[in-house]
Amino acid sequence: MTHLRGKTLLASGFHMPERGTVDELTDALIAIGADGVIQSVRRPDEAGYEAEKRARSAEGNLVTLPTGSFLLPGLVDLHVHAPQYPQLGQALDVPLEVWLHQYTFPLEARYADIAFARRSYGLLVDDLLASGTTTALYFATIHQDASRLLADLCLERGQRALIGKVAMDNPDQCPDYYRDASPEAAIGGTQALIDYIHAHPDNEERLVRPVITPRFIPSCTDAALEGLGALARSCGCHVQTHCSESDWAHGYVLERHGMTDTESLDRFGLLGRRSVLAHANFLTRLDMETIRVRQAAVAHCPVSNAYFANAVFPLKAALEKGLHVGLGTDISGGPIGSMFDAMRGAIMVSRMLETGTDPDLPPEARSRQSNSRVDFRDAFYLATTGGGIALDLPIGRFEPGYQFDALAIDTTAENGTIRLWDDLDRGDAVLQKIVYTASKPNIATVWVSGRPVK
Ligand SMILES: O=c1[nH]c(=O)c2nc[nH]c2[nH]1
Repeated sequence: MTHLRGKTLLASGFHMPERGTVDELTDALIAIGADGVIQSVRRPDEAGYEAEKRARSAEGNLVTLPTGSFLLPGLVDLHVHAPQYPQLGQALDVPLEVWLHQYTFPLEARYADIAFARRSYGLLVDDLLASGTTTALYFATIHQDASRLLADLCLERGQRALIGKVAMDNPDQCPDYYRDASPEAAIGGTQALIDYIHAHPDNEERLVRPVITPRFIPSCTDAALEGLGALARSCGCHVQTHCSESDWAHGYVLERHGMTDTESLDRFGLLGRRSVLAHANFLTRLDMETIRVRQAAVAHCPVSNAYFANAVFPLKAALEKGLHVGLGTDISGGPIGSMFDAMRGAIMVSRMLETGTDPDLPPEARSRQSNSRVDFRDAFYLATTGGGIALDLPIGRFEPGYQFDALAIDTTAENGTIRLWDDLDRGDAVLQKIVYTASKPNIATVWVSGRPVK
């Protein structure tokens, strides 16, 4: 595994700065600064290419990706419940509100035990890095010590991470054994984690950032939501929460606040350029417009939608309206922590939205939204560039000024699952096969900010 800070990488691969157009890099020279930021990207037909290649090689600073390996931007997971890692693949057959109380809150409460947290979070971060997730937007738990530990581990292992202490103080919706004691505790604990992450001695490059994290409106009192909104305004930190996820969650907010989640979050000051709303399945037209105007983002979690949402996020409509959208695995509402599965899920559910699923209806009446399909290009865009835009961070593409977060996909790995055929697979057909068929053994190397992390 090669450190790439201060080096130039000679590589072929793919990225997608603009939605709809795959940019294929063939034998590109990517120069990476000592700070892990991309300085230049040169292609063989550009002036100075050969001279740069010779000079960097003579200095011993040229690193060449092997033939059969393809470079992709690091994958950005916009929705991960870090403490739910131990229950991946469990209890997906009950409704959200039952799942939370019977399984999820009891598990999250165990993070009061720091030894348990260390084991679980260590495995999670290693697993996600090995899966190509270079940036993760994490919900932690209500606990200060365990949330700090997650930040420490991300810094130690080199993962770019945005981490929120979960705020949940509503006694009507949160159990006694797992709840912030008061609105002040929810707000104060959030502030304490922000301070810890900002002052962390190993976080000079701001690899880890704090996030204001009201779990969702049902779990928070109005006093907590108000205080967290004020904090968001004063510190400019990212905000994450769940928005209109299921019939129950959406209906609860309509009943308690007499308005949708989006409208309510907006009036509390929780909807801004650095806000990421998970799910957002039940948005009204006006909600979509509000999210667009606020420049907030949606974390589309297609796999989890199938289990808990009673609906599917209208991705294509949101993209065409110009919303910022990225993808999330939603560990553990989604049972797999791989962004490749999130990409495949996004494509698959969009096809079902388009065709509809009821064979008793004639084909022309079966679909609620015609033209709602997305393809592998859109999915790849969302998992890379889209995630970077959602987070307002310079990640997700290979351009000067962007962080060198990347993965090398080895399409020749025998124990992997990609099979290329020279005469069939050219151009973005290779990317298509990678998106649909890559698995962990194909992920040869992962870099975050030029540092090898797998
Ligand atoms: O998918 C979900 N996972 C959660 O942990 C959660 N909490 C509130 N709403 C939620 N939805």
